[in-house]
Amino acid sequence: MAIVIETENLSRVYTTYQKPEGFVNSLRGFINRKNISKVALEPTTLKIESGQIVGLVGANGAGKTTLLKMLSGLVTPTSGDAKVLGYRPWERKNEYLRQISILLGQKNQLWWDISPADSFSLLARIYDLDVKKARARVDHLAQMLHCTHVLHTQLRRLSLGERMKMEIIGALLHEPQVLFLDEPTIGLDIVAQETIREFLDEYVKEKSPTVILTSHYMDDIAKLADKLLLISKGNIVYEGTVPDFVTKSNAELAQNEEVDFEDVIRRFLETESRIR
Ligand SMILES: Nc1ncnc2c1ncn2[C@@H]1O[C@H](COP(=O)(O)OP(=O)(O)OP(=O)(O)O)[C@@H](O)[C@H]1O
Repeated sequence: MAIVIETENLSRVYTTYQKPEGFVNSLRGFINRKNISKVALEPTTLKIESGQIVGLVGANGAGKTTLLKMLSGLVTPTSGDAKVLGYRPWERKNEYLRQISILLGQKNQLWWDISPADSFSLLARIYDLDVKKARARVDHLAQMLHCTHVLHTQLRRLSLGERMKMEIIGALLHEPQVLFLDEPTIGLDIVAQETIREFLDEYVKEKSPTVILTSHYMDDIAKLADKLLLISKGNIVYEGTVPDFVTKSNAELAQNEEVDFEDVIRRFLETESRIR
């Protein structure tokens, strides 16, 4: 299988400044600014094959979004290198951007004040898609996601779950080869989570994109991911399949104990929070 995503010691450090309390101290802070560095991603070397769904799992603040943002070209690395489909993402070449998509579950990317159908027409123009084909594609995706009835309602009037489905359609309209999905089921009820999960499963079978998916819901990862990347404080600490990870974790436990994927991850996160 071809390697689609490759990183070599890719890292990112954010520099922010500590804002002192109170108005006078804030003014002083302009002159005497204290900068703090935060390592969001330690040097990371990865290879991801074409058509794989990779589940990226870790505690809040572990570095998942930072990695996705670098791979999609939204953030420049501090050091190291990466190639996605042969392109350096942060160079933001148009040929690259046409072949990828990033969905940030915590942010709206479609236009707030118009209907999703109008947003999709604008996106079709931006991506220079055939209008008829783009419309047929929207209808097909909306049917798969059971949300045809809200296509012509202003985005701001939709529920969180309906909005997420619209964001997914927007992200897939140009048929990206590489898809970065950052928490596509966040905050949704279990039925909506399942609908999106089943949709992604079906979509990936149909189009075979390479996907990196982050989620705090282990069902998403267990049901969709071919490969698990476990990240702890900016370091990838496990790379392999979900079943191998569970088997390995069980082998380390006492003989009369047996845990499933969700239990293993819960224990991992509990340990993380104790040693933070
Ligand atoms: N723009 C920024 N400026 C400063 N620090 C940042 C910035 N973006 C992220 N960070 C810090 O980098 C670390 C990693 O953040 P990141 O958003 O990648 O984590 P995450 O694993 O996606 O977390 P979550 O599951 O909560 O979304 C965190 O400590 C965060 O506070």
